[in-house]
Amino acid sequence: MTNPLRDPQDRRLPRIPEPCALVIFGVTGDLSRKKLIPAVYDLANRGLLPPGFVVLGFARRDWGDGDFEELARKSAQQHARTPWRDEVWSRLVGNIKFVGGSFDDDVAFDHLAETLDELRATHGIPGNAAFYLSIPPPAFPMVLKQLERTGMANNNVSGGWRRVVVEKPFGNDLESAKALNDLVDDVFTGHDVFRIDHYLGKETVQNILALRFANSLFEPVWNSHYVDSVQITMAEDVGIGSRAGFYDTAGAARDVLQNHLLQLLALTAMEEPTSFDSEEIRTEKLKVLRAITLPEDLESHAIRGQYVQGWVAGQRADGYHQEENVPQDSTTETYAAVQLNIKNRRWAGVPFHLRTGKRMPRRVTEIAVLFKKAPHLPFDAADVEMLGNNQLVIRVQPDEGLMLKFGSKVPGTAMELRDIAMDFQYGEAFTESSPEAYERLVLDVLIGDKTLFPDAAEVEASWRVIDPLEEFWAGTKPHTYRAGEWGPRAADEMLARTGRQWRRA
Ligand SMILES: NC(=O)C1=CN([C@@H]2O[C@H](COP(=O)(O)OP(=O)(O)OC[C@H]3O[C@@H](n4cnc5c(N)ncnc54)[C@H](OP(=O)(O)O)[C@@H]3O)[C@@H](O)[C@H]2O)C=CC1
Ligand SMILES: O=C1O[C@H](COP(=O)(O)O)[C@@H](O)[C@H](O)[C@H]1O
Repeated sequence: MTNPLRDPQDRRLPRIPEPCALVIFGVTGDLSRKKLIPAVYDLANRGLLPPGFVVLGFARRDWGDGDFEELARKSAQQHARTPWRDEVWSRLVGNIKFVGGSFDDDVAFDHLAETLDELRATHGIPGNAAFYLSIPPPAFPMVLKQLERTGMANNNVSGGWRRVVVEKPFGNDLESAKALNDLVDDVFTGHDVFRIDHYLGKETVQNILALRFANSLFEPVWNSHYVDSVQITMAEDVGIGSRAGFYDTAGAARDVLQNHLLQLLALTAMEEPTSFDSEEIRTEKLKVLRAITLPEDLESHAIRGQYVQGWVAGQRADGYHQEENVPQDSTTETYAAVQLNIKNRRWAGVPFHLRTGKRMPRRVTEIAVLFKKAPHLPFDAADVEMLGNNQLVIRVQPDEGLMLKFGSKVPGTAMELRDIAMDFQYGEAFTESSPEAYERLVLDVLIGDKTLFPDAAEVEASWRVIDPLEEFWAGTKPHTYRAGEWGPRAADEMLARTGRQWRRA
């Protein structure tokens, strides 16, 4: 399996997929317009798509290819990361096709299968196709069954590879995730199933492994002897937008804690893999996910909140109950903070504090490793007071980079101490631009590289962490916080009880 990190020779070579088709279900939706179509354009712009590459959009519209081309052009112009180039677009536009229909429409799926077959002849695609399920999660089973019924999922029938990309959330608890895993592995072969967690496609997230395992500096102190605690924050300033239908049935824990935040935790806490082979990395992540335990006293260690009206960045912001299509009595959380423990020798006794929220003061995702204070400090008590914990902060977004915080002498005649920060910023250190997460992940799907995709066991291990939390919260009301605040007071108290506080992210 191709892996750019495994062989330095590989890394320098552009990875170009074999001729293939990308079929996007739900192509008119938010994700497709903002991320997937722009990702395809960016790949084309960077010369990373094979000759004869085709995008087939499927949605319930009475549309021809021209209407779809128009939607695709607008999405690429609005959301692509690379500059607009007419020549790139005119190459791509000849290879954009549309099939209209609903997911329960057999005729439409038969037509889709025929279209794929025809493309083999017209575009020289040897039966290779990836099916991207950018659709509401309840529709996953129906579309999978249609792919099975029509034979589109079958490698042998098509004579090329057939892959499926399943968006998150993968199930809404352990039981439903298992059922979906069974179904998807039944329709496709396990090897051809790509479960998306787009955080793994972010450059800074991939850098966690480089930081930890390409250096000798950090690993010796990366354990309970030196680390006091780890804080993982994913804060968003936005609300739920027009996604109430999905969000109100999910909430913050199912939406992002189960996937993005636990994956960040796994990469931060895992042991060194024996190689950068995708299986080896996933084995190590899985060991961590399975070693996670929840504190017994969930009342004090699992806090959820819901925003009420407030101000974000100087703008008045509605409360969750005022958002479009949210029921007035909704008790869905838009904020969650939990303490997790990891039962292994490296991390015993080190709390991992995870928090996420919508309508927080600003958008920031970071992993902060907070080190224990030195066992002895030969300075005046007043000076020592000025020092916090040493911190290593991996800034996932925005302002991607790393920050190391440590104590230093203030210039002058006295031994006065103060915390200072050493900053590394991607934008300053590298001239290369990072691909957007979905660009990287779509390319990996077309190449067949599964390194950045969680497997069934990881998904299930993550639900084993979330299910007891959901059970504990069921029937309770979330705490409230004002839009523009860093979550409810109870989340601050959770840390304050042990003399800690949330880092000002
Ligand atoms: N949007 C985001 O930021 C993120 C989304 N995701 C996941 O991606 C997936 C898609 O999300 P998103 O794009 O936001 O969802 P949207 O609701 O915006 O889009 C859903 C798409 O599915 C189509 N669709 C729905 N029902 C049917 C049906 N019965 N037959 C045919 N087409 C149908 C819709 O078509 P129509 O226009 O006709 O309704 C639309 O194209 C979800 O699994 C979501 O959880 C994951 C991370 C982030
Ligand atoms: O998966 C999701 O992620 C987005 C945030 O993604 P980011 O890359 O902008 O950090 C979040 O808004 C959404 O609720 C969730 O489904």
